[in-house]
Amino acid sequence: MSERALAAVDGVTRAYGGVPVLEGVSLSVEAGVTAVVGPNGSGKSTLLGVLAGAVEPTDGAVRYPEGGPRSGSEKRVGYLPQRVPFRDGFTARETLGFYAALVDGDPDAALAAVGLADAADKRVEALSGGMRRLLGIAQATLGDPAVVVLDEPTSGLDPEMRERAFRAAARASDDAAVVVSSHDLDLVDAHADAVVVLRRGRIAAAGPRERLLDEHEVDDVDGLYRAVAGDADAIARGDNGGEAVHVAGVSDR
Ligand SMILES: Nc1ncnc2c1ncn2[C@@H]1O[C@H](COP(=O)(O)OP(=O)(O)OP(=O)(O)O)[C@@H](O)[C@H]1O
Repeated sequence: MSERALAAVDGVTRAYGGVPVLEGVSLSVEAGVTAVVGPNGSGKSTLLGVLAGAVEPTDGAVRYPEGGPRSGSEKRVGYLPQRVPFRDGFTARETLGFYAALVDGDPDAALAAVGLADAADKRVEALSGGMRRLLGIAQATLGDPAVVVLDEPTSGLDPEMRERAFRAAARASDDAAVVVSSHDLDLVDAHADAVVVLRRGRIAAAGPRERLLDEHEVDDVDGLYRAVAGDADAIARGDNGGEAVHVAGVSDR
């Protein structure tokens, strides 16, 4: 693991009912935006859950060199799961205020960072699905955690909101490792410093985005995805699968 890694998964396998959905995945992430892409069911949410400390690996481990999610009172890992169960009856500001009090964060700054300042006094049940997603991103980044894990932050958002969600993720990534799963390959292209392509629970490719595009002789992440996620032979050959893959962040741009 590199000295700059903020989180690392080592040889992680996760199985449900004896069926592995992640197999021998090793990865370390640094400051910057790391996008995890792959077909439906390839294990993205499971990997992000492991990174966030919310999913227990069946085998292997996740490590946080600067302290894990439960180290003292400081929040080290922020997590936006695929479904966020915000409680009805509270406004956006009150909702964030609850989390902010736990981690000494600023709810108004967090709302402004995702473009929700004008919606601060709206009750969460009155927010659109997209706005709830943005509120979830604000919640995950409260308290400036070193690792921010966002599971499909753009799902259900219109194009403008998608862009806004990725901008918010990028803004949080100066000192933090922001790990984002997404099917929006054009936004991944525009905002990700590093890319991880998962296929059938294994890493098909991982590394700084520019380097991967060069190595695979493709123009964009869509081309990379087609080259490695659509190529069954890549997995059969074990390209990167199971090996320790170091994912560099902004410092390698
Ligand atoms: N709690 C669970 N119990 C049983 N199987 C599960 C559970 N969570 C995930 N799986 C299975 O693990 C596999 C990977 O799921 P995961 O949600 O990690 O994939 P994904 O790449 O995030 O998919 P999507 O793009 O559709 O969100 C799927 O086959 C899924 O059905």
